[in-house]
Amino acid sequence: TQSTRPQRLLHAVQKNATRGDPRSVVKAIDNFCRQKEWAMNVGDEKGCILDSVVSEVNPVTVLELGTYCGYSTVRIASLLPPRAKIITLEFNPDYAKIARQVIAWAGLEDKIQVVEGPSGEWIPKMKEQFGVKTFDLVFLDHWKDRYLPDTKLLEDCGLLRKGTILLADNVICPGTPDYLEYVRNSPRYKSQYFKSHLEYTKAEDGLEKSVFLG
Ligand SMILES: Cn1ncc2cc([C@H](O)c3cccc(CNC(=O)c4cc(-c5ccc(F)cc5)cc(O)c4O)c3)ccc21
Ligand SMILES: [Mg+2]
Repeated sequence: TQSTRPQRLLHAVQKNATRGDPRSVVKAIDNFCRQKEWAMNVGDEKGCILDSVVSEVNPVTVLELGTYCGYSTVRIASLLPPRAKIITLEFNPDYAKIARQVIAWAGLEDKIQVVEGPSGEWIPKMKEQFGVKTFDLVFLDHWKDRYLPDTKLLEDCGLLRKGTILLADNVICPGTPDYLEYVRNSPRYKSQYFKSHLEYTKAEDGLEKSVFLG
């Protein structure tokens, strides 16, 4: 039977990356997507912006919405301090299956918890199920029409604290207009746009970094 793109991406990691070396996993995926098949990873250009935000925040508890094949999960986890953890939500079981194997190849299983299911159902359970108090950093990269409702849900569930950073992918392409309008006009956020390009292309895209003011 025909393999899927995530399966081919995983094989490229297993063929070209060194086990236990997260940066080689990131490089193998970027080379595969640049040379063989485009895939919706945050990519290396926006990935460098992601790296700088993660390094600046030095988060202990991270939430990622939208795991896909685990590219940004590995990128973030490789920069986390020893006891820090990332919870990543993926509703598509096939993506989750591939992501777990990419994460294992990088040797980052101890820092990453892949949770299968939709964000809308899992966000309200974060405290009771995973003992989360509040998140230090949230990376939004799932369905673009879920960024705003899930941000409001995170607020309502008391999962954001003064200073929590929300970092959103694709605010230009495919675009998240209602989310942008909200974080840029709400008195509860201080927002900043990092102009970049859509992964592996010349099209404009960017990341929006928003600080929750409480
Ligand atoms: C509710 N819930 N909870 C967890 C959860 C997890 C998922 C999946 O991980 C999933 C599946 C399919 C699509 C996405 C969103 N990503 C995108 O749609 C995207 C598109 C493009 C692009 C840009 C230009 C194009 F021409 C085509 C695609 C570039 C990008 O970087 C993207 O992130 C995420 C979905 C809903 C979920
Ligand atoms: Mg994206």
